[in-house]
Amino acid sequence: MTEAPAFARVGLVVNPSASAGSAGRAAATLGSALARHGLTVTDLSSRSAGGALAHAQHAVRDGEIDLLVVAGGDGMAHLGVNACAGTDIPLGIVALGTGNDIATGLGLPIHDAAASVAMIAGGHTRAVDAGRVDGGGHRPWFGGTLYAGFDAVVNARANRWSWPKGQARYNLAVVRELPVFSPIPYAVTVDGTRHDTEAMLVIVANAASYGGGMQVTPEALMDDGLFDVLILERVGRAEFLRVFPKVFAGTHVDHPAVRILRGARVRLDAEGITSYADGEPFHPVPLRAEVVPGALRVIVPAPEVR
Ligand SMILES: Nc1ncnc2c1ncn2[C@@H]1O[C@H](COP(=O)(O)OP(=O)(O)OP(=O)(O)O)[C@@H](O)[C@H]1O
Repeated sequence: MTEAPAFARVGLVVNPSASAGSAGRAAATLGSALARHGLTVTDLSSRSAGGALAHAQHAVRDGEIDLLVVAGGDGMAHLGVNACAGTDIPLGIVALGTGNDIATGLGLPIHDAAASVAMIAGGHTRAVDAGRVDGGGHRPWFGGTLYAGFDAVVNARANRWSWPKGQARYNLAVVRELPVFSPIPYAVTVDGTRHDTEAMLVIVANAASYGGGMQVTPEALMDDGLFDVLILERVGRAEFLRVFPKVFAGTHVDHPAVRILRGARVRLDAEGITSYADGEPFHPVPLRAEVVPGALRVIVPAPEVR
């Protein structure tokens, strides 16, 4: 279902470092492009991601904006989800990052700022689910995937490097991490049913892909009120390297070590691991995650007239 409300006041958050800096250059003209459509744009960007999130959350909470627009990769979409989910303020995503899995899952323009601006000016919105984590203290949201295994360790390793840029950094991190990684004992409880396993990774997915196009949970839908929970059981290193490339096409799902469960509430128990979500360091494990159906309104392309 789409609708076309009018948004007058837009908060804009740009990540100057996304996609190795090229997003910063493309984003520089975004504010004026949105203003040309008659929107009043307030720049909520900051030198740090934390500062930008605080600006965005204040603007949403204080009713200063009618729409939040974020420009960058999944990290910026994640920031936008954490400012807008559970509120009435819609989120516009200008996908300019290295990984744009949330935007891809929503069918948004990728690396096309002009098409993104036209989409935002069109003002069509769609309600989608968001994941929310509760481990005590604050309760952060995620829009795409939460993961807490080999993939999280690889993500952490890649984040510590400034070179190489883009996907090559993650590929190198996989090669470095695999020889030293040991499978992790987990208890994964999905809608009350507990699965004890020793696994390479566990992914709690709202969206179908992560890591810049890996179709980890190819059948995950962002509006079905459910997570797809992928468990990759213990496999040897050589076998892992055989299975791993299959995620780009989503054909890994038939492998005997892959299990995909579905549910609205997931409890994840393991020791010594911090989860990542949407490419960002997220929440220590143990944690509980729930789907909040329709928690987020996102701007989407206008429906095609047939
Ligand atoms: N000023 C800033 N505003 C927002 N995010 C920032 C800022 N400076 C650094 N970051 C960080 O940039 C990282 C990457 O952001 P994003 O996902 O939008 O781009 P990306 O190009 O897809 O990422 P990457 O190059 O890491 O794959 C995030 O982890 C975020 O914390």
